Formats: sequence, structure tokens, C-alpha cells
Amino acid sequence: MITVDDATALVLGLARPPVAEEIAIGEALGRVMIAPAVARLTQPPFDSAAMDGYALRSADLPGPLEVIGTSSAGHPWDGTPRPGTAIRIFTGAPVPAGYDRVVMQEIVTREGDRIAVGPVTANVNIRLRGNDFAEGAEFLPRRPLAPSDLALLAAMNVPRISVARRPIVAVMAGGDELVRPGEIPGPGQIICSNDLAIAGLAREVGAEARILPIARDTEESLREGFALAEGADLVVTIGGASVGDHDLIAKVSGDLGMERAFYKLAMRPGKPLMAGRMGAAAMLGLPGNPVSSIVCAKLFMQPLLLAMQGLSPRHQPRRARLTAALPPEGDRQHYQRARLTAGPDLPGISAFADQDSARLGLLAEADALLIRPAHDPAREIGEIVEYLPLHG
Ligand SMILES: Nc1nc2c(c(=O)[nH]1)N[C@H]1C(S)=C(S)[C@@H](COP(=O)(O)OP(=O)(O)OC[C@H]3O[C@@H](n4cnc5c(N)ncnc54)[C@H](O)[C@@H]3O)O[C@H]1N2
Ligand code: MOO
Repeated sequence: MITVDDATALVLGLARPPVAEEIAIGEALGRVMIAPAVARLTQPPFDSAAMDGYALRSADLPGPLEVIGTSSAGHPWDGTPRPGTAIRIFTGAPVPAGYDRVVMQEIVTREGDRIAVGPVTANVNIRLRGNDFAEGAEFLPRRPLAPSDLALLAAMNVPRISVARRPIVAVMAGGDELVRPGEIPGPGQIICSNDLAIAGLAREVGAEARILPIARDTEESLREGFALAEGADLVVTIGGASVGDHDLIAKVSGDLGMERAFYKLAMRPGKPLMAGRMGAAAMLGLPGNPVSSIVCAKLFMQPLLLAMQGLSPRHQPRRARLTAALPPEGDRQHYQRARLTAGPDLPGISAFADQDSARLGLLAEADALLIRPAHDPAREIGEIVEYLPLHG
């Protein structure tokens, strides 16, 4: 069995270079840019007022001053500046040339066209032209686009951008025991839950996910499923990965020419994970146990999908202090569902006593996956451990 680190490197190696497509920025949330956006204008395009108040000359303070015009957003003042005067001005409006300071109206007393100004601060309340970015500035964040990035692209007057095409993921659950949510399970049957989670995890990182019909435990049904996955960049199977008589994924994918990168790794949950390449597509065979499939998808499928969009994803484990002791670990790296609490320096963390990989309820209650390296010795309360956050 290979280590989680080696398996991660092999999975990321399955990614082909991204294919570019051009889209409108309104459609770009969560997408990954692959060519820089170039600002078409300078921002702000003119020296602009940061406050509602009066534009004036510092040399004329403390006044009194004569108000000789108004500059509001979208309506610049086009008069001639002169000493001893002020311009009524509003936030975002151009500061007329010849005036070097904006004072807030709260420190001004006005009578007719005359103003007296109270004590001013060091801040001149003017946003200088180009203080945000200049025409020609480039923007290429190496992460999926956030809402604030869309605002920046809009401000740069870049309406369309070049992004990585969404990877297409075909998700195939398999098992004679599985029926769809809402159906009435017969004897020995359960509801198929995992494919929804795996498709959701794929969409979370910008992929387009197609959920295939549930495959039955026959070679023929699995072959039909793989045929339906034609055209996908990644085929993800769920279940049938282990050693039971009905665990046929390794056999059928092998018959169909899957070049295996690895099968089985020293990880808990998730030991029977397999990965490889089937023709033009990458393939991940996830274990069937619900928690195992979700943990494997978070650890391997999501980074692979980000790599397919040209990113170099890395899990960034965080540190916490144990609030409950842990027994020695076995020969697999263990991702334990755990609860986080506030702590004086680092957060506190405690693993649930039951780590049954079929219990989705415990996954919903967990805040984090506590990472225990293989053969980790017993740990005491207060020791520092690593974890991956689960929600958000
Ligand atoms: N003799 C051994 N038995 C098992 C081993 C082993 O090494 N030797 N490994 C265990 C481990 S670890 C895991 S994980 C499971 C995974 O096995 P499979 O990938 O073959 O999964 P299945 O047997 O098909 O299913 C396991 C479990 O999960 C349920 N399941 C499957 N698909 C879904 C779905 N889409 N939605 C909800 N639940 C699903 C299935 O009904 C089973 O209960 O093997 C151990 N056994
Ligand atoms: O992936 Mo298995 O859950 O190690 O039970």
C-alpha cells in the first residue's frame, strides 16, 4: 500500500493541461483564469473625493472661504479655481485642479456661500488618480474567482476573460442494494447517497458533474456505465472497489484498458481507492462506504479537478490542541471526524469515539478531520495535532 502523499502525487499527475474558453465575467464566479486580464483604464480615472464636504486649498485655511461651485459624482465642476474659495463636493466626484484637500462637511459651518472650517486632520480625503490600478495592470489570481474578483475585473473594464474549461466529471454509483432517494427500499436495499455528495464536491471546485444511472453488480452493467461516461474528463466510480465477490470495478475497468496509477493506499477511511487513466479520461474508483467516498473525494478528487483547471492545489493542514487523549494509531494514516472548540492559543480538537465509515450523521456533526499519521504513538491532552477543516 502506498502513502497518502505518494497517492496524491500520482492523482495530480493524471491531470492534463487545461483547455481555455472565453466567458463573460458575470458567469465567472468560481472559475479559474488562465490568461491575465489587462486593465483598460486607470482607477480612479481622476483625483476623487473620499468624503462629502468641500474641496479647498490647504494654504487658505482656516478661512473663511467662498463656495463658488459644486462637483458631484458624474458631474465635474468646470470653473476656474481661485484662492480663498471652496467647491461643494460629494464622495466619488472629481476634485477640481487647484484644490488640494477635501474637508468633511461635519467640520464646516456654512452661511449662504461662506464657510468656516474647524480643525482639519492630516488626511486630505482625496483618492489620487491610479491609486487602485493603472491602465495596463495585469490580474491573474491563482485560485478560483471570488465575488470580489468579479468586481475588480468589472472595474478594470474587462467584460470577458479567458478561463479553464470546466472539467466534466461522470459519477457512477454501483450496487444491487441501491435505490434512489424517495423510492421505497426492498429487502436488503438502502438509499444511494454518495453520488450526490461526490457530484456536489466536484461542482464545489468548478467542475460540471453528471450523475449516471446506478450500475448493477454485473460486468455488463458496469461496462454500460463506463460507456455512458464517454466524453468525461474524469470518471468517478463509487463502491465495488474492495475484495468482495461483487466488487467488480478493478476487473471491469482493467478489461476496458484502465492504466492503473495505484490501487489501495495506507489511509483510513479509503483503503481501497484506485486511480488511473482510461483513454482520454482520468479515473478514480472510490470506496463505497459513504464517509470513505467523501473523504477520498475531498482529499484526491477535488485537488485533481483543480489541477485540471491549471492550479497547483495543496491541502493546508491547520494546528489544534487535543482536548481528549488519543490511543496509538495503526498502519494507515487516519482522518478522524472531530469537533473543534475555541482555545486560548490554538483551537481545541477531540476525535469522535466512533469512526465507523458508514455513519454520515457523524460526518455532519464533525467540524474537522483530525489527521493521524500511520503508527502515530498515543497522544495526551494538550499535544498539538493537525487537522483539515470540513465546512467552509
Ligand atoms: N474482506 C475485506 N472486506 C473489506 C475490506 C477489506 O480490505 N477486506 N475493506 C473494507 C473497506 S476499508 C471499505 S471502505 C469497504 C469498501 O468497499 P467497496 O468499495 O467495495 O464498497 P461496497 O462493498 O460496494 O460498499 C460498501 C458499503 O457502502 C455502501 N454503499 C456503496 N455505494 C453506496 C452509495 N452510492 N450510497 C450509499 N451507500 C453506498 C454499500 O451498501 C456498503 O454498505 O470494504 C470493506 N470491506
Ligand atoms: O475506507 Mo474503509 O472505510 O477504510 O472502511
